[in-house]
Amino acid sequence: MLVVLKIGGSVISNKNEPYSLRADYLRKLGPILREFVRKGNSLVVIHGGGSFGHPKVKEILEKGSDLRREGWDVVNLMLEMSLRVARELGENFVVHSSSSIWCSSGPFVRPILDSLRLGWIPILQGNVVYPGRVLSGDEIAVALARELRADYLLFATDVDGVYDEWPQGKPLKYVKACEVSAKESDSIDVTGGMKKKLEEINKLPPTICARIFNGLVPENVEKALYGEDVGTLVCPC
Ligand SMILES: Nc1ncnc2c1ncn2[C@@H]1O[C@H](COP(=O)(O)OP(=O)(O)OP(=O)(O)O)[C@@H](O)[C@H]1O
Ligand SMILES: C=C(C)CCOP(=O)(O)O
Repeated sequence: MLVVLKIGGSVISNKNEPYSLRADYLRKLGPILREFVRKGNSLVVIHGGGSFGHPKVKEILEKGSDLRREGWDVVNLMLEMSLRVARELGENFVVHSSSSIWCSSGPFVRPILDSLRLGWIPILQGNVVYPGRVLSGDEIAVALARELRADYLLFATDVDGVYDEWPQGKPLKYVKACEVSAKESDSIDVTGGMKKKLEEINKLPPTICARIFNGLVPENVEKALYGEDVGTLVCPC
């Protein structure tokens, strides 16, 4: 079984407090992910910008600069975030730079496959890529799920799934990506929140669906990894 898991920045950091990593959460999550791989499965983890990437990009744009000039600062910050995430998750996790594997045609997957062959767990991150644009972890997750022919594509985020109406509605069990009108995130966010996730999921081939669920509860991540019904199953239209 090969699973691509995008862990939202809203899960591993507090998006309302700059540069805040949820270390305790990651220490609980590490053994769950490791055990999944120990059982003979393959796992690729992508994390979002959370309270690191999003405020940094906003700061650069608000002072009138742009990511062609100052994107390097975001790249290095996101790699620092990934290294901290990897350290808290523990053994076997290895950081790959999304900026280094992303080509104009999509991801160059060879280095990721090599890590998987060694039984390691690659970590990538939403980041700035050439020629100076923000590449969301959501886009990376969808592209990798397609390229690696993943069995499951999972999005752990800070809400119980896709709501029929945000915020006053309720989470849906199943939805087609083009049949619900999602909005952006309520926190500082430069990539488009749930709306962006659904747009990206809609680019999947018809054979792959994605699951969006509340990853703040580590047990939910475990359930989703083993194919249990948590959150919302989202299929392309
Ligand atoms: N219909 C909807 N259902 C659920 N959440 C929605 C909906 N519309 C908008 N949202 C917002 O989208 C947010 C989730 O997207 P967001 O991009 O913040 O998550 P993430 O991927 O976990 O974080 P990051 O972008 O930092 O990786 C929710 O917290 C909520 O504020
Ligand atoms: C803001 C940056 C640098 C990455 C955004 O990735 P996302 O949080 O997955 O959308």
